[in-house]
Amino acid sequence: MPSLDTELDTARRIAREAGALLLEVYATPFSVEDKAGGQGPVTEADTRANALIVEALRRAFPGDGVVAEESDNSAAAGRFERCWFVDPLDGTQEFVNRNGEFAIHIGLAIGTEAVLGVVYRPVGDTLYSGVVGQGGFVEKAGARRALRVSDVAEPASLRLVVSRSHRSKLTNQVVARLGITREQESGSVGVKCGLLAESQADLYLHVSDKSYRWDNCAPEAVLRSAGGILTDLGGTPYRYDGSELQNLRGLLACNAAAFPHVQPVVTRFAREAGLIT
Ligand SMILES: Nc1ncnc2c1ncn2[C@@H]1O[C@H](COP(=O)(O)O)[C@@H](OP(=O)(O)O)[C@H]1O
Ligand SMILES: [Mg+2]
Repeated sequence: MPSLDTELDTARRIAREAGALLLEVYATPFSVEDKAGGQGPVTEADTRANALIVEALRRAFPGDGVVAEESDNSAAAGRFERCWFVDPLDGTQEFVNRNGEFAIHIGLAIGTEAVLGVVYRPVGDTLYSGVVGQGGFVEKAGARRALRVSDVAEPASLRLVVSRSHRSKLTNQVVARLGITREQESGSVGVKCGLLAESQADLYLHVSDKSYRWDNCAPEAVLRSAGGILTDLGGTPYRYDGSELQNLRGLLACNAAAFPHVQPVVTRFAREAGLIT
């Protein structure tokens, strides 16, 4: 793996700039619209942060592809060896609900793999960043700590984190089968993977076909830099080569120690529910 120091510094700087923009809008009585196709709410914060991040990435890395949630992505993916995946505001529902659980995702994929990720949560000023194989860090209000997932392997001892706004029946079934008793809710795929990467949670399930690669690219890189694993509900890693943008088979994020115990159970329930074949 080549050094990605420039990419990491640039993505971190852009994420902080976009974070300031999100907070500016957050402080106003912004209006909310519904996206076409039942894709949830969208605000001027989503579109303005999208424009800021895409323009800054294109300027810094003109040879790279950029796929972003609020952009027209029909031409971008699949044509570049290196491609950025951007979610300018992950957890828009939480932004609208004003509970602070939203984040900016800037991830870089090389070939088929997510390799670098920045997840920035502006409320609380928490920045997760990492490069797969080279480690990651969390910075909160000036203090910096290395990321490392937990080593809890016993399924009944796992701390689950799930969506605040998109809970599913299948998650309840897995929780009952594994005997999980500790769980917390949080908005944003990136914030949830960040909690795993800093060992504040051990397992995260997203049971729907309604997320996209910009939801998981940066979170996956951060999580893997901390020793964690992110796959579809069948236990297969997603590819970031542009052949598919929608995460049709849900998300399973876990520490490495528990993954072999959890994945077969999750996969069985997901198969029975028809979410995967
Ligand atoms: N009905 C639904 N069920 C599950 N996930 C959904 C959904 N609608 C949207 N999502 C996806 O889940 C992401 C994070 O959700 P959560 O915060 O609940 O974990 C959302 O990101 P965006 O907020 O960027 O659209 C969106 O991609
Ligand atoms: Mg999102």
